[in-house]
Amino acid sequence: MQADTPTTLRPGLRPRLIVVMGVSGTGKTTFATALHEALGWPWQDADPLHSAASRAKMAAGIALDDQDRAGWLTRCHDWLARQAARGEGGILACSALKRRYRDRLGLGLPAPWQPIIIHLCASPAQLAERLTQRTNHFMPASLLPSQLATLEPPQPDELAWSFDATAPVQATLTHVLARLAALPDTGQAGSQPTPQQDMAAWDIITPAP
Ligand SMILES: Nc1ncnc2c1ncn2[C@@H]1O[C@H](COP(=O)(O)OP(=O)(O)O)[C@@H](O)[C@H]1O
Ligand SMILES: O=C(O)[C@H](O)[C@@H](O)[C@H](O)[C@H](O)COP(=O)(O)O
Repeated sequence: MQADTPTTLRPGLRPRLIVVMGVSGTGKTTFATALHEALGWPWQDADPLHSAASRAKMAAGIALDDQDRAGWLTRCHDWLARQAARGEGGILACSALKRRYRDRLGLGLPAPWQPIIIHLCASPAQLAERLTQRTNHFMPASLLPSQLATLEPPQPDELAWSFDATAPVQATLTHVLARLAALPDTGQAGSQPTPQQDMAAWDIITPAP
């Protein structure tokens, strides 16, 4: 989609790393693409970074475990690290279901490049409906319960914003761009944005359409 983003927001935004997280079907790919189109920062879907064996496992309806995800998280981390080293910023659409997975993604990155987490949330019923309708994807709807059971939502000390994944993409995009513009500049080494900014970790933002 082509995002209708006020161009005035872009010059003030220094490149950052963003991880769009959530269980299958929350709209990570959709939203990461929209962010990429609005900001111009490169984006990467984490799905192709899974091993062929992991993709086959999920396609067969078997949930991944920590061991399956270890190499994948390393590849996701390495993509983020590369984008930081290039100074380009980057947007990663990655389920990042557990706290330690998200910590792995940011491991060793300098403070100004610690990823901002955008967590997309929806009810199990809404997600089940979406996944049942999505036909061109290896991930079966039958894995939704295990995804939800594995999910550890962001905690207060994480730099994370949670959004209602059923809000229109454009509304969430506008909200996220405004939040990014309001972040303190963390260009100097040692300074870091405040986790959660002005909200509790469990607050879910529902942007007005
Ligand atoms: N904000 C939204 N409102 C309605 N449908 C959406 C929204 N975001 C994504 N979708 C739809 O939900 C389905 C899953 O989206 P997708 O981006 O593939 O999710 P994920 O990458 O998290 O699995 C797709 O059919 C997509 O078009
Ligand atoms: O760690 C996992 O179990 C996977 O990353 C999983 O969370 C992800 O959902 C699938 O890769 C399907 O991809 P979509 O999230 O795009 O449906």
